[in-house]
Amino acid sequence: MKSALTIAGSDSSGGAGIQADIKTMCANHVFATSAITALTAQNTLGVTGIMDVTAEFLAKQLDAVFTDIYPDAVKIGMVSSSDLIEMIAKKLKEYKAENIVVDPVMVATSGARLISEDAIETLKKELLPLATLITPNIPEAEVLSEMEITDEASMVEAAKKISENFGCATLVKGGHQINDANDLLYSNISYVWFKGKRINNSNTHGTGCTLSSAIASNLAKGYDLDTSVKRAKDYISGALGAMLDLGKGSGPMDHSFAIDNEYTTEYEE
Ligand SMILES: Nc1ncnc2c1ncn2[C@@H]1O[C@H](COP(=O)(O)OP(=O)(O)OP(=O)(O)O)[C@@H](O)[C@H]1O
Ligand SMILES: Cc1ncc(COP(=O)(O)O)c(N)n1
Repeated sequence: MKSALTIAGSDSSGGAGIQADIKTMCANHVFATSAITALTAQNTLGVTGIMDVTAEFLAKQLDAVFTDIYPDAVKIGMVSSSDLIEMIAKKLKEYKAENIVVDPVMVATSGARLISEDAIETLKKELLPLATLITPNIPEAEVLSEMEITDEASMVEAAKKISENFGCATLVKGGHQINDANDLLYSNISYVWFKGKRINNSNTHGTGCTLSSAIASNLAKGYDLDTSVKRAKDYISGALGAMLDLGKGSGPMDHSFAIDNEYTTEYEE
């Protein structure tokens, strides 16, 4: 069985972070291992506390996983401080990790800031150059490309800039668009649109975590990047389309029906 490692924060409400990653990997038939960067106290309404682990303890978790169940892919989510980012970069290099998907988590759907300002600079310098794929949403892509995104043409321009700057593929996610949910993959100087029908479900807590973990799962299974993104987009559409409605705010998705829903995403080159 293939395995994927998630390096991310814990979400006590189970919709995002490590919990979403493990559910996604399991539903995609990949064994999930984890290294936790922080505990968060949060629910569907917001984040009420964050407690980071130390860089030394994160290193211990990474050593334990890499020396035993070596991952076929790695997904990185919430990492709030520079010293944790530096430790992850050091360990990924030490263990020659492959198929690295970085979701540059900056702000939760509920509005809480999940990364410090100086850590964004460390992320750009140390971690993004190691990535196979970066998966920013539109506000994150604006920060990484240092440009405003207002339409599909500027999504392409920003993705190209990010890919060139960090030497990796970039998927700019369109969940923050008004009418569509179209994601743009830029890799090897060409791009593909993954056209998704917008699902009328306001329970989108953890969509970014879920998508990046589904991509990592598919890379772990040996699919190429385009196919991994397409299968992940089908998965997220299935999880959203199951229309789970839990909690008082933006609730989590249903992973148990995500694959059964059999959504199909259109490709457009
Ligand atoms: N209402 C929706 N209908 C269909 N797909 C959606 C919807 N909302 C988000 N998505 C999809 O979910 C994935 C995550 O996109 P999004 O832009 O929401 O990321 P994000 O903001 O990082 O997520 P998060 O909510 O975890 O912060 C993308 O594939 C996007 O197209
Ligand atoms: C531990 C953790 N990691 C990531 C997110 C982002 O997910 P979302 O933007 O859907 O809240 C989160 N809320 N919590």
